[in-house]
Amino acid sequence: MADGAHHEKIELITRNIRTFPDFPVKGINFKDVCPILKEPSALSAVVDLFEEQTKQSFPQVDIIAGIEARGFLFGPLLAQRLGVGFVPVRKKGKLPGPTVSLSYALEYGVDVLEIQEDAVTAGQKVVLIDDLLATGGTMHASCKLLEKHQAEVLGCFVVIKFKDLKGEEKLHDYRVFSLLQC
Ligand SMILES: O=P(O)(O)OC[C@H]1O[C@H](OP(=O)(O)OP(=O)(O)O)[C@H](O)[C@@H]1O
Ligand SMILES: Nc1ncnc2[nH]cnc12
Repeated sequence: MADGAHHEKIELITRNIRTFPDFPVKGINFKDVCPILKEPSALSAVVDLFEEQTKQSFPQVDIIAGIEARGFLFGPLLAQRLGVGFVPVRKKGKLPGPTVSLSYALEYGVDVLEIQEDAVTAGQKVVLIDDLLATGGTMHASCKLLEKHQAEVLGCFVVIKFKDLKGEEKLHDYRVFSLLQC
């Protein structure tokens, strides 16, 4: 993609993200990606840029894994574009059948993530998708969960990365790509 087109897409995405101070608790500057979903050109821009990055860096990808809940908004669209499958990484108790779980720390709280036992097979190459990287706890736990299944994590994609929260440091073993940094 030409630099100009790339820049325009980033601008479009940036214009369609809202910030809500003190949500859901005081001190959190909540980044809301809902406007992206309301604006088809912005949603296409996200998927275009993720698709380009995947094709450039990880053409061997087998599966896209999306992290609940907002990784589900972008992950299936990317998977469909690439012609590969999508699997959900969910909060505890939502997935039927045998699952494997891992607990992790949030920017505000603690939670447990699960994946179905048959979601990936040994050796499959996975790209993980979420809307946002804050402390990196969610993404890190998701990587570890997939590795428990002997899947190989090729990379981690997010729309927004918080630079100050050092999520990328926690993910130093992984290749992280963010469309926007704030
Ligand atoms: O880098 P971290 O500090 O782990 O934070 C990032 C995670 O937090 C948010 O999800 P949240 O846990 O609020 O869940 P939701 O999308 O289901 O509302 C966000 O969508 C990421 O998944
Ligand atoms: N500041 C933030 N905005 C939106 N989602 C988040 N998840 C963790 N921190 C967040």
